[in-house]
Amino acid sequence: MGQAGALVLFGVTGDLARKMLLPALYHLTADGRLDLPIIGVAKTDKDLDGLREFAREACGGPDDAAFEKLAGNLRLVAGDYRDPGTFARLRDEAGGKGFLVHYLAVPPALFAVVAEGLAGAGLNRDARLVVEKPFGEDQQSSRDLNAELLKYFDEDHLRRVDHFLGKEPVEDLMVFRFANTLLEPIWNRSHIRSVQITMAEDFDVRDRGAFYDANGTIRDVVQNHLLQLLAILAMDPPPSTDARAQLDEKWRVLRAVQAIRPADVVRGQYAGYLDTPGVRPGSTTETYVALRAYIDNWRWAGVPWCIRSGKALPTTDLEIVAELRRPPVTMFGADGAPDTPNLIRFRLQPDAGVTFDLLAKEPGKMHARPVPVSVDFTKVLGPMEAAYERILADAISGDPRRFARFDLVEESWRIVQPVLDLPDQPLPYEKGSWGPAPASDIAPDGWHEISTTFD
Ligand SMILES: NC(=O)C1=CN([C@@H]2O[C@H](COP(=O)(O)OP(=O)(O)OC[C@H]3O[C@@H](n4cnc5c(N)ncnc54)[C@H](OP(=O)(O)O)[C@@H]3O)[C@@H](O)[C@H]2O)C=CC1
Ligand SMILES: O=C1O[C@H](COP(=O)(O)O)[C@@H](O)[C@H](O)[C@H]1O
Repeated sequence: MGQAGALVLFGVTGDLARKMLLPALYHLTADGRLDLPIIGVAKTDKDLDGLREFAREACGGPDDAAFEKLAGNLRLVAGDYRDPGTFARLRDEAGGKGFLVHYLAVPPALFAVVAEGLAGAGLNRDARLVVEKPFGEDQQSSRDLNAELLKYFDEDHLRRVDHFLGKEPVEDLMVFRFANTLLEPIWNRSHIRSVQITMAEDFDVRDRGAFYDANGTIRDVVQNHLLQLLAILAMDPPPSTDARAQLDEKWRVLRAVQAIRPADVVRGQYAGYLDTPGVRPGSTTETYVALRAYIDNWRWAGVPWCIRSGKALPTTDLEIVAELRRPPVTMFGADGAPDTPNLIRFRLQPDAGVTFDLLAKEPGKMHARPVPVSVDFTKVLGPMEAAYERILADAISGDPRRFARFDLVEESWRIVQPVLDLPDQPLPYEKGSWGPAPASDIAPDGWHEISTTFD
């Protein structure tokens, strides 16, 4: 697929580079997995020393051989992406370095501009283009963007980042499902009553007001990250581990997901959001969403897949709870109450693992009470790699499996399209709460409490 001779990092002075990409490049260098020229391209008035200092601060101020190696590999081409001169200078800098990986950590409106500039300088030959999210803002604009990028880079040389696909706990879902045989016989509508996916964040939109206000929760995390999780959880077993087989199965299941109906959505906006710099007066952008999706296939027909996510919630957690159907006869309910259902919890963040909520006899009584049976993967198996390290390593090596294929992106936009830009004002909720009260009606009998810790 073309191992890179150099990484060209557009947006090297931006927020994502500072928070994620430069630290990931540092860790890859420290692990001995990265040693190649990294050419930063940005409008910046920094010089190369200034960029190295920026990178050092981004990496937490290290003063070691790994950072010196990374800093020694850094180059800078300063200039505007709308200026062909920038790409001419980039060509001079990149000349003779072999296959190029262009990583676009730039505002999405500039994805096509940069691709065109690269092509204008002949830098789309022997090269791969990696674009950050969001990929479009609805189904049509994603198609337009894709068509624009395909003018300059063919599909084999195009990568669309969804950093959730780089998370080890997300891959754990696939391994847990398909390496263990205990789940498969019950992993269908006959045994599963509902699946609940919660991505909660205890912080608000911080200094990303303008970005967030143009997007909202559905575009920011549901269309991409959370529908990718749904696809991994709901898909049929792929016939092999090759990237294409996995992507094909994910596409098949997304094709079967019904477009979401406005009646199956509750949107919220936390108190104080409208005072955030960059947020439009009277904005109807949601900072919280709870929704219900249905999959029209034999495995999942009639099972609600409930997804909720929001900013300024009580905790930062990513957890999936599959609720099993109750036994047909209640034998051990306390005071005649029905047995609580078995739950399978896939826990992705902050700690990765799995918990089965089983029922056991309450000592001294003849009724059952739920007991958690857990495995903390990090404790048992050791630490996991950071998502952006894997994304960058794959961008450089060319492995496509941790990127979003366009047909999946397109299906995801189709699924959320009817609930983008709903005109009504989202329901207010207090910061630190679990969102607006009517959101509890989205899940059958309300949302299960999420686990938060393994203790
Ligand atoms: N920030 C985040 O937490 C996340 C961001 N993303 C995605 O990553 C991408 C980048 O986001 P982010 O880092 O926040 O954006 P920023 O606005 O912080 O950074 C943009 C970068 O692009 C450069 N740039 C912008 N316009 C031009 C231009 N016309 N010519 C030359 N350089 C230009 C800037 O250079 P200079 O600084 O010199 O102006 C800067 O390096 C986006 O697609 C975003 O959606 C994805 C997930 C999370
Ligand atoms: O893409 C995004 O993801 C982050 C959450 O990612 P994580 O890896 O930190 O869990 C989210 O906060 C942000 O709004 C969104 O743009």
